[in-house]
Amino acid sequence: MSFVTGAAMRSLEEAAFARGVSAEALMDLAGEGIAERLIEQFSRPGSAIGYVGKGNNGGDALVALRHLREAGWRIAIRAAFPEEEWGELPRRKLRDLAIAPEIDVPRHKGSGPFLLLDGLLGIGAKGALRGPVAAMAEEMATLRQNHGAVVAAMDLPSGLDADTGSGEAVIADLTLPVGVAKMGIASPNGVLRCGRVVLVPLKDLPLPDDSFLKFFCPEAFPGLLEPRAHGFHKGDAGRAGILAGSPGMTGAAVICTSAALHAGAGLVTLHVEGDFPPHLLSAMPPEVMVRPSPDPVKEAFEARHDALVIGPGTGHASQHYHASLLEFLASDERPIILDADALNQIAKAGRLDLLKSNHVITPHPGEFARLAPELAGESAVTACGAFVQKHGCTLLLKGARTLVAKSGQAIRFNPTGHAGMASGGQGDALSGVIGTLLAQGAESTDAASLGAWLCGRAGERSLANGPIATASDTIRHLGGAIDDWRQRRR
Ligand SMILES: NC(=O)C1=CN([C@@H]2O[C@H](COP(=O)(O)OP(=O)(O)OC[C@H]3O[C@@H](n4cnc5c(N)ncnc54)[C@H](OP(=O)(O)O)[C@@H]3O)[C@@H](O)[C@H]2O)[C@@H](O)CC1
Ligand SMILES: [K+]
Repeated sequence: MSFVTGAAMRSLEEAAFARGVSAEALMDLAGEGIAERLIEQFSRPGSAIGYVGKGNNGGDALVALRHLREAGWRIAIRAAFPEEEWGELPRRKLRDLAIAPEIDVPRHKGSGPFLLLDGLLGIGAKGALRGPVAAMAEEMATLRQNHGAVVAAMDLPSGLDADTGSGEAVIADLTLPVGVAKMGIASPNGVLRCGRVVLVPLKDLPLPDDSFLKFFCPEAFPGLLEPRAHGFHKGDAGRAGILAGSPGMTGAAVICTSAALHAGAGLVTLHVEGDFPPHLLSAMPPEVMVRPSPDPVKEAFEARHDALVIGPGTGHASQHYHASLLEFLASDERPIILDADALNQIAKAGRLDLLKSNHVITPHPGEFARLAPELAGESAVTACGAFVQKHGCTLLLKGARTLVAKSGQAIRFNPTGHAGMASGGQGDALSGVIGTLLAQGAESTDAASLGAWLCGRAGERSLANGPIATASDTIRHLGGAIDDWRQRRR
């Protein structure tokens, strides 16, 4: 699904009106969808305060509040303007709610999450936040900073320009674009202000599919990760061969292989140089076959694996290991994911010519800078596009928002995940998951973007237990993330 400008969004709405759909019906669907997605994000009800401006963005928040109340949430409203100044639709939605806006700053009473619905401004925002809207945005920021409130933006964080993503907008923890994601969300400022992004599809609006940048979500990629047929056997689930871990960095191997298993691999084999430390063998999932060898690279490439994962924690392997890796890479046609130290070796040897269409590379910004120093200073989207024009591989560039690119295809933007996942080991888990998807036969950009979506969503599920999600938390929640993907397809 493409990202759209504010004007393109208005045209989509106009087309729906011309087909007889009313603005009120769209708002009702938007508010209901927002509430549904919010309920999914929290394990139990709490307090929800709707911050409303005078436009339709506030109407979305009021409809969502009504549905949250039905689901057991305590609700209240804070209004930037007296009701007489509101538009006709939000006024109607206030009447449906039958409560009056609060005069004072709300306090979180009772248990559960303290949720603020940012319905001050949507695609109607122009320029810097002004007057009472700016004051309400400030109030939300204080409650978020000092009182543990979580801000959920209706459509866009208020004040974010829908097209350029510029503006000192509200900082949200979660943004729920209505119908289609707006371009500004993918901009560098948008990424910093939107938090995680959960699309609210509207059945009366088509999902446009024509831009160079795509929003990656289950609703727009329904063919991926289909449920298994009853006759499915472990051969269908893929054999993943993993070259990970080296002296002092063996934990990466544990994480990567566990993630591969929890993503559903039929067989996972770990190839390591020398002996695997006995104390870590006990941490290894018993399902993993560990193959220590003086020449693990050769063994991994010669084994009948459907896909290979290479690089997590291999930085302290021998020179022979690294040299033979480059040699085998040149001739093997299997799907291969190259991560971390494998990428550093390629960069160090200046062998980017080895990167081919059967490779998925997953650098973080530091590793990417070593691979492509000439792209320093470019935006992530521009840098991805330029890199894959030169190299045939699939590129997954990690960052506050992960991007996936391949020559000749639109760049994909992954909306899941959060800052609490910024810790060592998450990349090792991601490469294990992508390795499994590749071993199961997924096309390389699908495997990479689905891997990023699933790991991000698993980290979101872990938020029920606190703001930090370790790689082990991500792995634990992978099954739930797979369920979420399947349930959101339409
Ligand atoms: N259309 C539809 O069918 C559907 C729309 N939907 C929803 O509606 C949203 C769009 O609604 P909208 O067009 O009413 O505009 P909206 O963003 O609420 O605000 C406009 C108001 O903001 C004000 N204002 C502007 N800039 C400002 C600033 N910097 N600082 C302060 N104030 C500022 C401006 O006031 P003015 O400057 O004109 O006095 C104006 O009154 C859309 O994002 C989606 O959420 C969904 O329900 C689906 C159906
Ligand atoms: K908003």
